[in-house]
Amino acid sequence: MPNRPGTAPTSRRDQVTVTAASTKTPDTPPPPPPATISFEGKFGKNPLEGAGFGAMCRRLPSVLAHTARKAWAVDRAGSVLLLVCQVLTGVAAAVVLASTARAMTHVLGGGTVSERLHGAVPALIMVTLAAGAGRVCSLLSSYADGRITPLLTTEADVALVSAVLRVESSAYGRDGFADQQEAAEIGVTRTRLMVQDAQRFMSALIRMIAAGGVVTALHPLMLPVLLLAVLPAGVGAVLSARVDYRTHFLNLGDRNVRAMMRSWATHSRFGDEIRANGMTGYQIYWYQALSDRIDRRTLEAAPQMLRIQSSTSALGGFFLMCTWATLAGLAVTGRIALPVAATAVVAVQTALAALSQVVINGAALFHTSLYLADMRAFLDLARERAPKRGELTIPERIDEIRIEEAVYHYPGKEDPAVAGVSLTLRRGEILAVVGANGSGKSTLTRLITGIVLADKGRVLWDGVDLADADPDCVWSRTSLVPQNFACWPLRARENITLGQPRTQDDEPVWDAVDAVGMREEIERLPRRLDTLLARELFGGAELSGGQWQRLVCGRALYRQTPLMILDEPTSQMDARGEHAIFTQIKRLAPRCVTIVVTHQLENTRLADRILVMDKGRVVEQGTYDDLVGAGGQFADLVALAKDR
Ligand SMILES: Nc1ncnc2c1ncn2[C@@H]1O[C@H](COP(=O)(O)OP(=O)(O)OP(=O)(O)O)[C@@H](O)[C@H]1O
Repeated sequence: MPNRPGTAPTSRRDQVTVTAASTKTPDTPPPPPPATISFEGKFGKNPLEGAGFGAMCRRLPSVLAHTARKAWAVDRAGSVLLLVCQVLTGVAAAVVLASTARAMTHVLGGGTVSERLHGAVPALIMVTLAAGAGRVCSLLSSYADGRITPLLTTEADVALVSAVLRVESSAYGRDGFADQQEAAEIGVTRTRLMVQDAQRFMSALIRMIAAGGVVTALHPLMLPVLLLAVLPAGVGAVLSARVDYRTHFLNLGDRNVRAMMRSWATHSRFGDEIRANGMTGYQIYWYQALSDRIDRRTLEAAPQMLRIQSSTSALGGFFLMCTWATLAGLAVTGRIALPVAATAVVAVQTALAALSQVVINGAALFHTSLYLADMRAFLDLARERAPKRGELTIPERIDEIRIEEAVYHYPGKEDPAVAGVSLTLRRGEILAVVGANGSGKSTLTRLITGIVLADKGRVLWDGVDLADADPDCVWSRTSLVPQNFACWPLRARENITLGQPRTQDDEPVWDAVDAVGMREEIERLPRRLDTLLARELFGGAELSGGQWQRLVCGRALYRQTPLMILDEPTSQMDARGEHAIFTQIKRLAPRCVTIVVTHQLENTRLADRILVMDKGRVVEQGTYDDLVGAGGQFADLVALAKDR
């Protein structure tokens, strides 16, 4: 039984971790179980819903064609090799069977034993050669698969990462986007099975056609009986694939949130927060509880699988008996000669093995195709969500940024984060934005940089509406120090240039390092600018929180763009660091539009204008002295800051 919020967890493991996590008083409530997340029916559609056996079989040709197209695109020589080997494997199988029939005719025919064996030798040599050739072809097929599959997997992986990086930022907030991304991630890992499944299916199909041809040539009644014998196994494999995929579909949401939590919980950066807040027990309990829930769904599917497999195996066994009985009947009633009957036994065995492989690999291919369909659906979604803006370019120098009645709603939110802001910013001006948490300061900066586009109103850079401008061009003209910045596991140099060097030498990089007072620290690193800034990686080094923040400000100074936005840029810095940053902001100000979002009201003194925001609106604006004198919200905040 799943635990409901507010009820005590019931499993033995839950009880152990609950005790470990909360032993303060008998009244302490138990930790709540992880929230239930349902992917199905809400944001995604299970492609198996309503799909019958026939629909699944009809899907196979398109999956094979898709696989062939993809393989051809990444490795033509490998694809040709694979195809040739497949055909040769089938030819070899047919030659083996035909030669076996000829050998049998001699072995079971008239004459002395020596004469009969002698007569059979050429056919037996043919059997050996054809079997050897078949084996070599099969090895070469595996080699071709080994060449194609890594390329296909990488291609799918890169396509997914690029698609996510290229969507409009607002897409991340859309319901179901993260779940569909998780489903697509599984599609990427399944890509490695795509060629293997297709190759095995095709090779079994070709062997089956060869063996089926020989069996039919021996007696036309044998083929339908044979088909009946393997059909139940095919139905069983497809039904099992459906059950398995359904379980996967139900678990998608939970697996997504578990993966997110896992990466946070096990990242060394957050280790202190977890330990010093006594969260270790809860983290383990939470992870275990969510894993148990996922396992429970998986286990629920096991009896269904057993039922499907046992009933289809029993039916298959019954039909197989019928096959052998038919063969025996044909031989006993003299409708086929004894050597033919003996050949038929070998042919039936081969055809049966090939048929089973066809249905099993066909079901596997179908199964893989479900995951690949998820991946394709996500790539389509990402394509739909890619920026569809104009292609206007922005000049390297900007004199004016104008915001006209801009309104922005986050998806799913009732109230706008920015509710009709109009503003004009000029080159050389420093604007400070202040206001309560959640008043819309960061969202306003996102609108100004065009990271999100206004739902209503416009943002114009020197008269160019950002909705009509090429976003890459806009973002090549911006530098942003975000509130929550990433500490990239890259070398110190790339952490400043972000992989976009301005010159061949390091001079501008060192200038940025000097500007934020980090030279001494970088020179002390084992490989100076070449040091990898990731303590977890061998040879890597780590910076303190404030040093990271200085480096991130160094990035913005390095870029030298006509718009510079700093969102709480000095929140972790010591006084010297803060002083260095604001000195640099003032130095660079004449060349650009500068926006500083801050809660440190003293820092707003350097601004030419201060904007006070409340509930998405600008409620006051002016210089520091004007606003303090006006006795409004800003003056209240300044008074509060001094009242310690
Ligand atoms: N990615 C997001 N998705 C949905 N809502 C968001 C998102 N980011 C912000 N919001 C909401 O938009 C509103 C404005 O947030 P914003 O981050 O702009 O405020 P802020 O003034 O910068 O706050 P703070 O001082 O805490 O940084 C808030 O109500 C917030 O909950």
